[in-house]
Amino acid sequence: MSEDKKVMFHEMELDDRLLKAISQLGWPHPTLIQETAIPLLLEGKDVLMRARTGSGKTAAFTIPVIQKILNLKNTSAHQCIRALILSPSKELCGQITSVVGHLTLKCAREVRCIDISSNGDMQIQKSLLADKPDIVVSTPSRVLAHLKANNVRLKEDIAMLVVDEADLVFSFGYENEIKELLEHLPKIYQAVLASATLSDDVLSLKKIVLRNPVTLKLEEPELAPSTQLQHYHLFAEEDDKAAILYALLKLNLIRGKTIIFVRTVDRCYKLKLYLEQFKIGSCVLNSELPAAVRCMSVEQFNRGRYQIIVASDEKALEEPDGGMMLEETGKKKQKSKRRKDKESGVSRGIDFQHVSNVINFDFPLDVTAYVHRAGRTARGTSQGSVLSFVSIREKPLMNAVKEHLTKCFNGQKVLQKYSFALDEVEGFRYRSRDAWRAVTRVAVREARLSEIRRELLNCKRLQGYFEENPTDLAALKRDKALHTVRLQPQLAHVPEYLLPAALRTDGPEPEPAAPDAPPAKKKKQQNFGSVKRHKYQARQRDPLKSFAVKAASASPSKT
Ligand SMILES: Nc1ncnc2c1ncn2[C@@H]1O[C@H](COP(=O)(O)OP(=O)(O)OP(=O)(O)O)[C@@H](O)[C@H]1O
Repeated sequence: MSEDKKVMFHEMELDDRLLKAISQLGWPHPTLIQETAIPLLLEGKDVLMRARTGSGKTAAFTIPVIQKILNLKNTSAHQCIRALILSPSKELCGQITSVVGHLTLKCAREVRCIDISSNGDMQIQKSLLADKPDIVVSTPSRVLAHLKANNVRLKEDIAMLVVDEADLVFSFGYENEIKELLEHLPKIYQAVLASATLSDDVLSLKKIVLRNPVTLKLEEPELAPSTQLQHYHLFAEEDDKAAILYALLKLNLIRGKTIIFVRTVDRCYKLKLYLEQFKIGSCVLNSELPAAVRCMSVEQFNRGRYQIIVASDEKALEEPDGGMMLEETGKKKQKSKRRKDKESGVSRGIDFQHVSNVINFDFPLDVTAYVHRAGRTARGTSQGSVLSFVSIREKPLMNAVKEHLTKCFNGQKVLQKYSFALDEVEGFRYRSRDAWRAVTRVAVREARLSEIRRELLNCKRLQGYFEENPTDLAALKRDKALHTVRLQPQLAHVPEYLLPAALRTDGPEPEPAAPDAPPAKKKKQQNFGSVKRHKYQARQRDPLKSFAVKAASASPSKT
């Protein structure tokens, strides 16, 4: 569809209540995939939609699902489950349910949606299903468990089936569940597959689920264009990575919500404990945390309680829906398949909202992982930056990413070098080294243990056990960490002498700016106190575009 002929939501024959909800979400116009898929789905076509991560696929299928239910309700008063939306993990199911919730804000009585993906009580879910909500969101295994237990029947009424993150369905081991599930559906229904890639798995799923589908493979790069998403890299070894991160955060040169990616679960806690020493708060996200905690971390981050989330995309060893699938089916083979899955990082498909920066503290292990990490920012129509720290050992990985991005964007060199004069912030480096070393392996292990302990204490299922065994509860509560990292309140403050010369109140005049640095506003800056001044300076610039502590020595340069 051409740019000049952009279709607007109000031209799509959508119900007024839906249009009002969309306008409340602040979406000015449909994204490309929405513009293309919504009319086809409203026409009743089966659709396979492939569009890049963050391009708005969830609304591309939920808007027509809601609209079709509203249409059906105009012609029939029969209450039944009309749409089944499947997704491979609880987090993703929760996310879809939340989007449906926002879109049905003005018609919540007419269109009811429930999410049964959690491992909650089957009996409670059975009674919720007996109320015949219009939309059911679930993992394949959970809905199949209800079908097998005769808690629900879908044979007569289902009008739409959606499989989101279709490229993950097989790798999460759901192939047989999907096949079995289809036998519980009516002969005729409309089906949609949504995916960020067109892998072999998606093509196999397409054969099983769709009939005469329209395949929407949008001719767009897999990441947002460079006008929306900027990519930077800087070379640094371990100790320096930590010092640079500390300096960037403390000097407010990184602004807005930030996801910091590391390679392992241990490093998640290491970085969290490191930042904590400077009073920089963060929450963690990794595959070791139970799904409910992961959902809570993402929610707290999305609601703004934390500005920083430290995430590891180390492969999960548990099942995406909390091991339930294996308990139910006992299929060892599927478990090993899941373990080998390359793309099952916990952040995959998660809609972290309003993320301004992704920082690759550890460089991702392959191009696909880079794309998934980068796709957590610049979602929808927002702006974002990716800054990757690259050690010598990681350089070949970076070169592969660089080549890939250049190819994706027709020869445009999108991965730019981000120069940083670490010498200018020597004081930061000195403090950082001590703080980094203070986070010993024992401290990391205890942070992990304390997370598990907290989970046990909060676990509803264990409440009965603790009531019967109060001594165990007391022991668990007493069992405090022995080797925590010693917090030094003075580290939270950045004294004047640590600031780069150009940012000090009594510092020398900045040297002439580099050709591509923004013009300095000298007079205004001289009136600020030091802290206020460097904050002001930081706000003047896009940090990842123009970090210039000492303009001449530290300005970004294109490679
Ligand atoms: N029309 C729109 N205008 C502006 N923002 C939008 C629009 N549609 C969706 N968004 C926003 O874009 C973000 C990404 O949407 P969504 O999660 O549906 O992407 P996705 O394509 O499913 O990504 P992934 O493949 O990673 O799951 C969300 O925060 C959503 O609120």
